[in-house]
Amino acid sequence: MQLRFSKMHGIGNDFVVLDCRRDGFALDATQIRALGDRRTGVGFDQLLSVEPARDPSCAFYYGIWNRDGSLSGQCGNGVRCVAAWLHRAGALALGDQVLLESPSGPVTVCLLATNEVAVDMGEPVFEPARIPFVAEAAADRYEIRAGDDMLQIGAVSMGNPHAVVVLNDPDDPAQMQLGPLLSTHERFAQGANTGFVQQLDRGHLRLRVYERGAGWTRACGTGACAAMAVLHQRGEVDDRVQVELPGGTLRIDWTGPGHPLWMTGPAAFAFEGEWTVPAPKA
Ligand SMILES: N[C@H](CCC[C@H](N)C(=O)O)C(=O)O
Repeated sequence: MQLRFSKMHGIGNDFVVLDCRRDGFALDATQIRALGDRRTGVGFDQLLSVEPARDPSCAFYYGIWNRDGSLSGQCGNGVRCVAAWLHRAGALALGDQVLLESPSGPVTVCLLATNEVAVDMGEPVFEPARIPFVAEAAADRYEIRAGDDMLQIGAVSMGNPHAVVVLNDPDDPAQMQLGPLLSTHERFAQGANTGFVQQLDRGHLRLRVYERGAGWTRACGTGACAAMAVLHQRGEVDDRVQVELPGGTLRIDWTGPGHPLWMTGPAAFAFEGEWTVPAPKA
């Protein structure tokens, strides 16, 4: 079987996008991993499906899978790519604001230009049980055991779980071990995407993210939202922050609790292709 796909990226966080508007999504975890293999398949950080909405108030649904075949609830760079993909498909006009349905609920997207998208990512969730993260009460810092050391982290959900670690030295080699360690830490029952953030000033952050199910990425949209939200909650950043990631920069706007958080950034097409779905093993 041949499967047509679009390869896209949001500042280097890369995606395979499948048009599942007519026939739905039908790949199993083994096939997703095969498609995600960068040598024998196509390769992606996340696979995105565009499907009919289940919620009648939304225009379309998008599904999200990591390279290892696991599910995710949200993808910030991915939703911008879905919006640009829908625009190219004639289903979303420039300047339109529409609701798209993610696995974790509706988000509003606004196409500012063919390759620039703003997204209302909803309100950051700090309540531990809803991240989910094991803690007695919500706090803006938690002490957590990482190997032999104790570490301070922030924890937040943007529709998916995030751990945020403030680092003074962006090249601190400790993050190489801490990324995988925190992403599978027992206090995050569903794992976590782990961001290492350096604060340049009240409006500029530098961030690297080790993603749950995908490893180190050039960028993570929800990770940028999470880093901004955690530092905003601590009173350390202003309401508008530029987040520099290895692959480029995102703008995050948030005025605080009770308000949605907006993420703005680019979305790009790389190429179109056709992948041969491997036959199931007998
Ligand atoms: N790259 C995505 C996040 C993927 C999150 C995924 N790794 C998870 O398991 O939640 C972003 O731009 O927000």
